[in-house]
Amino acid sequence: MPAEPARNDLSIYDTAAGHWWSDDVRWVRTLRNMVPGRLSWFDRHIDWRDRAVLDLGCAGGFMAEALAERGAHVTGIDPAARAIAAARAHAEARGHDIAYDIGVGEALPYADAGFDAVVCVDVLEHVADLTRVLAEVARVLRPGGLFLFDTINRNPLARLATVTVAEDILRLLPRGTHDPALFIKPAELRRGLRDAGLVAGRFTGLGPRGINRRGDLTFGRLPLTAILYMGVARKPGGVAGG
Ligand SMILES: C[S@@+](CC[C@H](N)C(=O)[O-])C[C@H]1O[C@@H](n2cnc3c(N)ncnc32)[C@H](O)[C@@H]1O
Repeated sequence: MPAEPARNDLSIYDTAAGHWWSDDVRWVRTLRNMVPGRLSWFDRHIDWRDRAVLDLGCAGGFMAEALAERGAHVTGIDPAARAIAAARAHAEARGHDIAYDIGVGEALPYADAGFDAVVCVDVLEHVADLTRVLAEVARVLRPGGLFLFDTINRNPLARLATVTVAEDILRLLPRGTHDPALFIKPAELRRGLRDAGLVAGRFTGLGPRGINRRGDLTFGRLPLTAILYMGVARKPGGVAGG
């Protein structure tokens, strides 16, 4: 029997930093391939132009650059220092004016109410303290600002799909990428958002929708929230985010 891998191994993001934009690592390409499907749903909630947006857990900057291309003023933050270095280098080469910082969602180094939106994709199921992260998201959002996220549901099907199949059998992800104990049921996330002072809106599913010419999965909105799901929440007050 192979040894059980360490769960929620955050070192993989630094290890992969040099491959982030080179397209030569399939699981990194998968993260990139998820961006259009997420944005096709996020775009319904906000006009990004001239908005101050925080990409929380940005890694090498896939979402941050897509948001900058939509006209947002983007800040990205992630604890993986080498991933942040890769993000900075790529943004500079592409002429994107994106501010990148090294740090964690539990202690954001930003002033209160400084962002129109916080985007957090494929991150909440990795953080050490979800309650503190949600409190920090609420703190840095301006009244009326939006929190847009996706994460992984916690149930046997989600574990089967994301750990047993994606990590252990198909090797679409490095073994140890996820700790299923950190997965989050939608009802728990709704409670957490409410406790942080945010008003949860719609949640919807996210999942594979096809295969591209390279043989990689493409992603989009699905009605089923049992495995991956996206959602939106608003900080009360002010003018709505869109
Ligand atoms: C699966 S990657 C997603 C990266 C990026 N959002 C994307 O979709 O391309 C998860 C990211 O969460 C980051 N992360 C883990 N714990 C975090 C924390 N406490 N605060 C902020 N980011 C964290 C990791 O360093 C990693 O870059």
